[in-house]
Amino acid sequence: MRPSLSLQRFTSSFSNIQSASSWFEVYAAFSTSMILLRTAVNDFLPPAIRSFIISNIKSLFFHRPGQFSQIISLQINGYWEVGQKNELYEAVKDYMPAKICHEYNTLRIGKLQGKENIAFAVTSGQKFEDAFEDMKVTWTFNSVTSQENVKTIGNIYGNNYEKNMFVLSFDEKHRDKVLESSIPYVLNTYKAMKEGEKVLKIHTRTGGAWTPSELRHPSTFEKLAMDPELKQAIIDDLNRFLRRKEFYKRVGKAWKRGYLIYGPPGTGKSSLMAAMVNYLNFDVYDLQLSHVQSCLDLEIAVRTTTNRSILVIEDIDCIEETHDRSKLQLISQPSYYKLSSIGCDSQLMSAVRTTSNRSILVIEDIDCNEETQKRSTQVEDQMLQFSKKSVKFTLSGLLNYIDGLWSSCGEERIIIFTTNHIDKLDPALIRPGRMDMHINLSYCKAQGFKTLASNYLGIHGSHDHPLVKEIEGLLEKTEVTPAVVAEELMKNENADISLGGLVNFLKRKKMAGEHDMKVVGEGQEGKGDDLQVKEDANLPKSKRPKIVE
Ligand SMILES: Nc1ncnc2c1ncn2[C@@H]1O[C@H](COP(=O)(O)OP(=O)(O)OP(=O)(O)O)[C@@H](O)[C@H]1O
Repeated sequence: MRPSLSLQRFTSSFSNIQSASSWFEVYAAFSTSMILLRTAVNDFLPPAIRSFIISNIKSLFFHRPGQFSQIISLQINGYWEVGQKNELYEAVKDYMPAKICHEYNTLRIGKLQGKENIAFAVTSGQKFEDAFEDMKVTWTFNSVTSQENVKTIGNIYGNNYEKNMFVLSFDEKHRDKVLESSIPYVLNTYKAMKEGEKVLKIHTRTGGAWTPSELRHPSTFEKLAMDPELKQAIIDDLNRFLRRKEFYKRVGKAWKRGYLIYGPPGTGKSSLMAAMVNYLNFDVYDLQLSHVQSCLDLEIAVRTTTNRSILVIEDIDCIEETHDRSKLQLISQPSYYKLSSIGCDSQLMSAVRTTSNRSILVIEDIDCNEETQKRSTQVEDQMLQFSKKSVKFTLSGLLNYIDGLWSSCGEERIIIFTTNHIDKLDPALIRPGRMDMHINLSYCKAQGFKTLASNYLGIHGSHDHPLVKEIEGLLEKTEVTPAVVAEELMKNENADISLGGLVNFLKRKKMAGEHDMKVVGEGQEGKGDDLQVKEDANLPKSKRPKIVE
């Protein structure tokens, strides 16, 4: 085959350069031209245009379809700064193995305590190609082992955790897309995964810190025996609250909601609370006011709760600070103590110690001698110390944190107060606007009984059992809590026996009620003891005797 014309010319020109000196001349001329060209480019072209031309020439020679032109690497560490976990790291940590667990040969695998599913984790140096729409990115997991890195990173964060990191690499041209859509996508996927597997937690306060434990309360709105309209109103209120993030922002209100649930013991306050918790899927912080040491303690307790949580304060009437002050003064007048002669220091201390709360200490003729004056200062100090111990927190502290402090810390918060005695509470605590919704739970009536009969015996109305109608009639004339009805229904699995027992119980209760009314009419105090049902609503739940038959 004959070579082409151009190739013939090219080879003939090269055949003219025969000696080494000729080769050197060609090289010298080429180098000089290149130096001149470079100087001209540097002198006359602005840097931006220069780098544009260079990057285009580079991509002309080095770009291959499907390969990156310039790689960007984002480093995602476990901690952002000291003690501040990087949520993006957590997200990638869960997102990545979930995506690749079916494709990879090497994965760490385990079962975590309290979790139902098997956990996967990637091993160090592992790469994972991922695709978002039309772009490709690479995730790499690095567990830092070199002594140098361990030293620097470990020293900064003081935690081994930080030695691990993910690196996300992608083509420079995808920079905006990665930051605006891929990373939010990973975060959203992680949130959805967490919601799906979330085990609710109840936090209780011990030793000045919240301690979490698992919360598995079976109560749901469907299982609650209460007025159907009220139930629906609560569900609607919760739904409205959840979807109104933008609304709260627009009107400048903190995204929070307060509920006051009140009613006699056994009407389902705790059950309603648990139903709300399960409905919202929020963690619970159970605050026992009687354990709170001071206003500061209260503030810390509230500040250390998380977003999307419910702060629960049960039996709020059980602490004096929440009581109606006007009523308090009527029932407890302060006591007076008179300290006339002060002997030695220990006498002074024991005298002050043995005074009670809400008392007035009188020291007469304080100016009579120097010693007494000195002692009176000691008395003041002692009193101050003891009063500091006895004053835990004030009602104003409580109200402040409901309105101000609590509002300003975090979002999507709910607070629930419960009480058996709404009449005992300070009006300031229950005035309109303080709590967003007041929920009154009352005795079991026909509608409530329908739910309980369905829950406990699988009976759905009067067509299922002849005694249902009679029971509904009796309930309208007696005051029985859902807790008591539920107890009766649990006594036997046989519906005839169980419902028969409930009928007898309600008849006895009705008769006893009529008898009490008669006795009271004759000027004596009525006795509920005939009923063999004792409910002392004045005692806190823990101290109340169990309802007995
Ligand atoms: N409205 C209700 N619907 C369904 N079950 C209820 C209801 N009220 C009470 N019960 C049953 O009675 C038990 C006690 O109820 P719960 O503790 O919710 O009442 P409470 O009003 O919170 O009582 P307390 O004031 O004594 O704390 C529950 O475990 C539940 O089985």
